[in-house]
Order: sequence, then structure tokens, then C-alpha cells
Amino acid sequence: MTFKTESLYATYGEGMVLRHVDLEAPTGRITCLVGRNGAGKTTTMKAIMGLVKTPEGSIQLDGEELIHLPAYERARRGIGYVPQGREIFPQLTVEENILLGLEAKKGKGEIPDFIFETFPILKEFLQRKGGDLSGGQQQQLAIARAVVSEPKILILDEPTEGIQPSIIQEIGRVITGLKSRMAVLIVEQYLEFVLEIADYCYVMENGRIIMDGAPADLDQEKLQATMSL
Ligand SMILES: Nc1ncnc2c1ncn2[C@@H]1O[C@H](COP(=O)(O)OP(=O)(O)OP(=O)(O)O)[C@@H](O)[C@H]1O
Repeated sequence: MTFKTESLYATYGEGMVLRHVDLEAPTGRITCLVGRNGAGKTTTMKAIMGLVKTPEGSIQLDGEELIHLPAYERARRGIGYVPQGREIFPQLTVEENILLGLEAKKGKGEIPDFIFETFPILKEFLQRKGGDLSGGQQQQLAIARAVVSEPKILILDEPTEGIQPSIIQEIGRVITGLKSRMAVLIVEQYLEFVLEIADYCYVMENGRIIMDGAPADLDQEKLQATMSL
């Protein structure tokens, strides 16, 4: 399975925000999109989800064209999304939060075992209220809810945002554990984390991809300069 965008353009009205964005995210690989504030990363995610206008380009999931489909239909075809700020339901239990992810895709029944294998802490805290979990645990819950219906691609918008450095590694481990099941596309500003977990990186500046490759193959000087300006 592979996900790709080809020559994707996006606009909020006047002026193009994204220009000619080509991305590819196959199963088995953690693909990261990096760039500093305002580079166009969130807009790229929204374009993929169908939340901003995309006058040109192609968005393909497993060879199927999605660009003309509404957002809910793209989700149904297998795009799982964890937005920035992990919106879980604080008053519902961990179990209820996860089950909502199944219901959203019209699935019913039990939480599959792979969820508890991937997120052992959630198994332990199944009956706790979501709001009583730590920030890192809430992030795990938000990811579990997005993957319980087994999407073809999981898209994460800044999964390390607001999470303590000591917990970030745990989030990295969880995400890495999912990549054999689905493609994973992460938008991040925290470069250290990206260089540790990414198999492949795209670097964005002014709404374009300016560089891509495996982390070790990227021009490190150019990368640092792009991120720190
Ligand atoms: N709703 C909007 N209407 C008009 N322009 C917008 C809108 N949202 C973002 N932009 C512009 O689009 C460009 C890209 O923004 P975007 O949020 O995609 O960047 P980003 O790389 O995700 O940054 P951040 O890390 O701050 O989220 C910026 O120049 C921004 O000003």
C-alpha cells in the first residue's frame, strides 16, 4: 500500500499556499514532513484530508484518487488523522474514547488486540477518564482512537507538541510499532525526534518541498538552516 500526492496545490482564497507538492508514504515506513512555522505543513495535512481547496493535483490512496471526495469519504476510505492538540473526550473513559474510533468508521464490537499490544498503558487504564491521563498518555489515546479502525494511513500533526521530553521517546516507540500495519505520515517541527524516528523526510519551505531523502542522506547544514531561520 502506498499513499501519494502528485503536484498538489492548495489555496485559502487569494494566493496559493502549496505549490507542486509531491509526497509518497508507503506502509512500513515513517514518513515525516518538516519545516518551520508557516511553511505549509498543516495546510498539506488539511489538503490531504479535504479541508482546504486543492485546485490542482492528485491524492492517491492505494491507487485510488481521492481529490474529488469530501473529507468524511476520505476518512472512510482509510485516512486516519490525529490533529494537533490531541482532542480526546476528557469525561469519557479510555475504553469509550477508543470505541468512538470504531463507531466513526461504522465498525462495532470489541477493541482489537493489537491496540493493547501497541498501547499497554491504555489497557491498564481502560476505565479511567481520558481527562485524568497525563499528556503523553492522552496522546497515545488519541492515536489509539485513530488507528482502532485500521486506516491505511495514519497522519499525525505535531505529535510531540506539549509533551515532556522524557515521554516523547515512548510516543516514538508507539508510532514505530504501527508502521508495519499502515503508512505513517508525521508533521513535525521537533527535528531531533524526526531524525530519530523517520525513515524518509520531506522538507518544506514556502509551500514547496525543497529537499527529501532518508534522514542520514539529507544535507544537514541546509536542513538546520531551513528549520532555524
Ligand atoms: N485559514 C487561513 N487563511 C489564509 N491563510 C492561511 C490560513 N491558514 C494558514 N495560512 C497561511 O498559509 C501558510 C502556511 O501555513 P501552515 O499553517 O500550513 O504552516 P505550518 O507549516 O503548518 O505552520 P505551523 O507549524 O505554524 O502550523 C502561512 O503563510 C499562513 O499564513
